[in-house]
Amino acid sequence: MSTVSGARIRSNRAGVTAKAETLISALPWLERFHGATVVIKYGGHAMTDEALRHSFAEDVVFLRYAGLRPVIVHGGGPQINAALAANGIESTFTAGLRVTTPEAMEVVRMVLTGQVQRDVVGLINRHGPFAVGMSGEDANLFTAERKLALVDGRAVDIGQVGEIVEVQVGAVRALLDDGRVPVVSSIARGDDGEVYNVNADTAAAALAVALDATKLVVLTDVEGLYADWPASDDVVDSLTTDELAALLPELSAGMLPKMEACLHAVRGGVPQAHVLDGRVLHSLLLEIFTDEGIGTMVLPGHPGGPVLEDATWAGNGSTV
Ligand SMILES: Nc1ncnc2c1ncn2[C@@H]1O[C@H](COP(=O)(O)OP(=O)(O)O)[C@@H](O)[C@H]1O
Ligand SMILES: CC(=O)N[C@@H](CCC(=O)OP(=O)(O)O)C(=O)O
Repeated sequence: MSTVSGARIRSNRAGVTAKAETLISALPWLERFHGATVVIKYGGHAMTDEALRHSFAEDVVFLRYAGLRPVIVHGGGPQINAALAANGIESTFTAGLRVTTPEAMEVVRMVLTGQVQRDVVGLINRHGPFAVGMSGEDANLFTAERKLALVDGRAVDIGQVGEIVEVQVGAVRALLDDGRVPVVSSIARGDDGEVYNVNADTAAAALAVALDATKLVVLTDVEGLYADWPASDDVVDSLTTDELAALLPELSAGMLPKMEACLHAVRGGVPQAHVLDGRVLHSLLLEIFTDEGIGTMVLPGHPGGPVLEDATWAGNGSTV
């Protein structure tokens, strides 16, 4: 046998060993998260690049085959913006929430449940036949009341924007027990007969609390929470709920509902919430199965301490 072919065999062996080591290094996490429910918020900005969309879908299917119970709550802000613009409907945001007129609500509902949710379901099912779409209206998953935004201490009307007051998780649990991956749109019904537009970060947190999830993961288009945005891009590695609560009044734009969602999820009993960079290939797998330490992690301020009393998160106790 020649030296050249011998060298090739040796280097292949080294490659195979490295692959086996990579697989084995995931063992502690596979043990820890087997059977765990993980709620993943898939942001509208994280779903624009084709390679990243497939990497997301592969990660979700991988999690499912690895024995976790992933639940997706999808966003669609940029897709709604495009549809509103195409229909000549103006749109503005107040405190990170879309001011939603009845005319805009029709477009929001159509885009989220009829377009984005279908896309996400189709994407996942190309890699494994698990995804089933649901609107928050289905089986009364989300019940909401009209939400007012706080601007400089004043309550401001922002239209048909909902604050979730009840979560009935029966249908989601049934899908999970059947081995499915629920893909949920953040639309809610109201007892008043209205349909409400709920921020998808907020909806994901309410669902994570109601499902007693092990983790909430929020995928977005930045590396995590920037400490001094936009002046610097230093990412906050981890912070407690108490530290986050103190920081909230300083946060702006899209990060405000995201970090509020992480705060409420962890205060509502979810052990960890993460904001991850959806622009990194396989960021979900890296977060769950390695100690890469990507993104920003929120942990309880007082482990074992009291849970925040907040009517918005009543979903915690009102499960079916
Ligand atoms: N402190 C901050 N750290 C990181 N991003 C911030 C911060 N404050 C505001 N942002 C903005 O929030 C955006 C993420 O929110 P959003 O656009 O709603 O994303 P998504 O569609 O993923 O929900 C970032 O792209 C960034 O422009
Ligand atoms: C009330 C409110 O703001 N609702 C959001 C719902 C979609 C969403 O949250 O999408 P992203 O996660 O991609 O931002 C909206 O209308 O844009």
